[in-house]
Amino acid sequence: MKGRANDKTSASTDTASLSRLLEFARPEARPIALAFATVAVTSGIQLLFPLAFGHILDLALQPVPAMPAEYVAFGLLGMFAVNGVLISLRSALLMLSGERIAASIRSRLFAAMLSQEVAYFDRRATGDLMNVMASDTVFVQKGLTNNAVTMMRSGVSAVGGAGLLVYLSPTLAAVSLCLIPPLGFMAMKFGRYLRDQQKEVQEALSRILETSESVVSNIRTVRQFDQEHREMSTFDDRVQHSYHESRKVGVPQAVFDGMAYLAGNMALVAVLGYGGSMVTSGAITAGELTSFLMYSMSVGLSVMSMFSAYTDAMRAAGAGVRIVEVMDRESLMPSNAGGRTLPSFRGDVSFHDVHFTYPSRPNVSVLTGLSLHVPPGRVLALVGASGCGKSTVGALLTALYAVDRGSIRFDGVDLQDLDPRWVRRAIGVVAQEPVLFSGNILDNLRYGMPYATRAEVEAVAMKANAHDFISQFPDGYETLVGERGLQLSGGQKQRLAIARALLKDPAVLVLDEATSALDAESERAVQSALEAAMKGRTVVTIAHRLSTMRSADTVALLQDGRIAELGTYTELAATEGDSFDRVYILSAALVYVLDCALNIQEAGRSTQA
Ligand SMILES: Nc1ncnc2c1ncn2[C@@H]1O[C@H](COP(=O)(O)OP(=O)(O)OP(=O)(O)O)[C@@H](O)[C@H]1O
Repeated sequence: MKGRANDKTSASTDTASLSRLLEFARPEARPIALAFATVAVTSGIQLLFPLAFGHILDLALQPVPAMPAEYVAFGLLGMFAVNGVLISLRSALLMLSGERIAASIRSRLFAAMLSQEVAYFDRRATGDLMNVMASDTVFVQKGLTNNAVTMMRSGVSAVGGAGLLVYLSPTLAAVSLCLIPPLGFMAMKFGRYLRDQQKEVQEALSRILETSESVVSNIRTVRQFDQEHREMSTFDDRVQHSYHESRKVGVPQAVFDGMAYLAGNMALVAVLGYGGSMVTSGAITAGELTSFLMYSMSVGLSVMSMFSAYTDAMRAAGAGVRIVEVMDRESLMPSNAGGRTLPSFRGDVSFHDVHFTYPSRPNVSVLTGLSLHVPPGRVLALVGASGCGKSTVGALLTALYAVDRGSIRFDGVDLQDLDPRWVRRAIGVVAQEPVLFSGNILDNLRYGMPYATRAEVEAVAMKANAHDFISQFPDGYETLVGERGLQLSGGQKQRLAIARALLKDPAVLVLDEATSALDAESERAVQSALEAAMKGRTVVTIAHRLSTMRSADTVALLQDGRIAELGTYTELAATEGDSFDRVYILSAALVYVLDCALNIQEAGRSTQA
């Protein structure tokens, strides 16, 4: 009972997905209809062939033929030529339409992925999404074009051939066709099994892509930790699993193919034996028996090809469900939700009893009643132990996640009432590990402001202490930065990230200070870039360095999901034996020690030089 209910559910899911994906085939209705139309002609001609062949044979066997057999042969040749042209036309139409359908499904998929809230990507692996984009779309593309036409072509040939068999000899037809219904039943069952199993096959493939994607993009870490072997063995395990899942499709498919082959030939042998006796008794001519055999073969092949197209269509249905799942998922935080904008935003930022838990980790509360106020133009340094939620505060400020309870307000207006696009334009972010895109420096700087002029870009680059090092590259602003900025140093990336944030001229700046120590010179360059960037803006800086805490107007200590202490650096440092001390000693002192070590190393180098 349960199995049947599941079967019904997945069948209705498939139907819903299919009708959804058919929308993408609608603009291609004409070329696909034309491809279908060619089927009528090519299948008709193909059906005439056995009749004509039998006719030629009978003419050849006659002592005085009614007409020369060559006439029939030439007629056939002409028809095959027409078929050849139509088959080429159909192939071209299906290929082009299929590619256009795949392209529009991929565009829609990508748009759907881009619109999802950030929490969605916390849960869903990149490799899995890429697999939907690359491989599932191909199944659906084939399902909506080639498979559909193959089904029709084989259907016409099978039904037409069967009709002609009955016309030639109903008794022989019964012998020839008796194995088709049980085979058809098996094919239906097998098709359903394939549809479900295909999802497992695709999931397994996604796991493979996940591993390769993560290893390739983190190859430096893999190499530095000498983990190639372990990664290789994880990869092999996943490949084995994928093979195992594919085998569950391949083995039954092979058995089915063999059985279908055997059944088809058994029918042929039966026709040959029974038909031979009919020729001997004069019930049919030798030519008619030959035609009959050819129709039997053609019907057999068409039925096989129908089964195979059907199983492919079932695979496409499985892939279609995965596509529609992503494509039709409504984002929980759509960027285009609209809302208010604040044309004269002053940069007043406040948190009111904010509670927050990451949706991907619902059992761990990160913020449990955080309240905080940063007046316009002031600098707040947020400090706290590693993992206490400092970066989370930055993520909430840029509306990457929605708070569970409480509110974040800009100039007193709840963030939830504001247009998320406006919010992201109004806030500049310099992340702890700045992310650059492959491309050149100019494109990276203009990322949030594609229409900024070259002069504007250079001005912010100067402010961020980046102009000089950029100008020293032979290609200047056109220098390629490599994938994720791999061809730049940490300090250079940070300065580019500062310049990129400044180009938006944001009223509020969120700075997630890098925990990794830079060499003294880069440190100074980044530090002075940050100081320039902070001028005249409200700044929330996630601080790890003593100097940042000292220069901030207010320091807030985040602990247990809320603000434990608040005041100037001097006030907090003066309070004896409290938690600020511990955090300050642990984090700032560590950074200080690292800085000293680097300076000593550098001094050593210059002495050697
Ligand atoms: N995307 C995420 N999904 C689930 N949990 C997360 C996510 N990002 C962070 N966390 C968890 O939330 C908590 C707070 O993380 P957060 O990055 O805000 O800490 P932090 O104070 O900035 O740490 P650090 O100083 O080390 O950068 C941590 O326990 C972390 O594991």
